[in-house]
Amino acid sequence: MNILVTGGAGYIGGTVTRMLLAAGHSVTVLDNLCHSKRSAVAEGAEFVFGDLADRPLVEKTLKDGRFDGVMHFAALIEAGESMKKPEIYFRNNTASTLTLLEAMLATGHDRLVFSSTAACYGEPETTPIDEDAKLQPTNPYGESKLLVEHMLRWMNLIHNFKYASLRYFNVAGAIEGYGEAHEPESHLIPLILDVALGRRENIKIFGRDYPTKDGTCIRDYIHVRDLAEAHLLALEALNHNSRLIYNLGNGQGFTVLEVIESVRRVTGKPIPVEEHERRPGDPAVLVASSEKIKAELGWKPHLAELDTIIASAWEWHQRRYV
Ligand SMILES: NC(=O)c1ccc[n+]([C@@H]2O[C@H](COP(=O)([O-])OP(=O)(O)OC[C@H]3O[C@@H](n4cnc5c(N)ncnc54)[C@H](O)[C@@H]3O)[C@@H](O)[C@H]2O)c1
Ligand SMILES: O=c1ccn([C@@H]2O[C@H](COP(=O)(O)OP(=O)(O)O[C@H]3O[C@H](CO)[C@@H](O)[C@H](O)[C@H]3O)[C@@H](O)[C@H]2O)c(=O)[nH]1
Repeated sequence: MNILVTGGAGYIGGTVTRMLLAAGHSVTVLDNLCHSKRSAVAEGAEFVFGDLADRPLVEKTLKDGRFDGVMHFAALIEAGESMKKPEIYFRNNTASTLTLLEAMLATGHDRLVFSSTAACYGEPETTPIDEDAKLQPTNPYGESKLLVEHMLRWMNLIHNFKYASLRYFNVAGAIEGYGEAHEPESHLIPLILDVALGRRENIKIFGRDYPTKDGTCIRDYIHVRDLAEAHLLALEALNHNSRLIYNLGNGQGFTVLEVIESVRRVTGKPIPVEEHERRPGDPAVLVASSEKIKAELGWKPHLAELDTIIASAWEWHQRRYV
């Protein structure tokens, strides 16, 4: 297949691009490099430097490529930042995605895999969260993605636009030669690994007063390789389904302190911590039920253990600064 990957210079889009290429597909990456580098684009992928908001460029790219599907990763991704600058999230994640959808409709492209998020759920009423849970984001980032889900639903109903919305929980780990290096970094695991490498003094713990077993937030970490595999399955499934919505996580929650403890075990380093106030917008607990995608598409995580996920991130992290 010939696939357009938006945000393909980023962490997850770059991983999926490499896995698509390895499986024999052709990939064009569209990225404005606002949070990544040209050197992160996979060898073997075509690269178009540009912004999703640039309708003529997006339309030309689609016309030239005649793609079998679009995988849409490009977005701003920090829930914490979105509590300070909501407008840039609605502009970049919601409005620019509408531009992409318009360009797809105008050029006869009707298959999209969308990077949605656990942040669409907000503070859950029951755990683990399944796809029918209430959608009540606690931050503008989650809302900016939920608005895209609403647009997609109407595009499907009215234009028979086919889409898979994948609601990722916390993605971590690395494949060979490619891992998490957000620019700048705000994510828990790579920041702790920076402490293990001596590049940061300590890890800040955002909040010790959550209603959890040790007072820190609980998240469900999924290996980026398992997540990437779900994208290939979802795109194929759009051959016989027009609307798919799936959670992607491992169904097990870990507190921030448990993640730090896992990094200590894996790296053998002490990892000093510093306690801070809560980061506004963070839900206390986000744990997925991924039973639906397992039952319907046969998806299965192969790297579900937290220590395994962190070991793969550590393996890559030690080489990334060399
Ligand atoms: N990392 C996670 O744990 C996680 C969890 C849930 C959902 N997601 C979603 O997955 C997707 C990828 O996340 P990631 O961790 O790889 O982030 P990332 O920042 O590494 O990648 C995003 C890429 O999109 C590009 N981009 C942003 N806005 C753009 C625009 N307007 N035009 C063109 N390119 C643009 C950036 O330059 C970057 O290369 C995002 O949509 C994010 O919301 C990520
Ligand atoms: O220096 C840090 C960084 C994070 N945290 C905490 O660690 C947890 C995980 O935080 P982070 O790694 O920043 O991820 P999330 O805020 O949970 O968001 C990620 O996971 C979401 C899905 O759950 C995605 O939608 C987002 O794009 C992605 O950034 C949260 O409780 C944070 O408060 C800290 O205590 N200290």
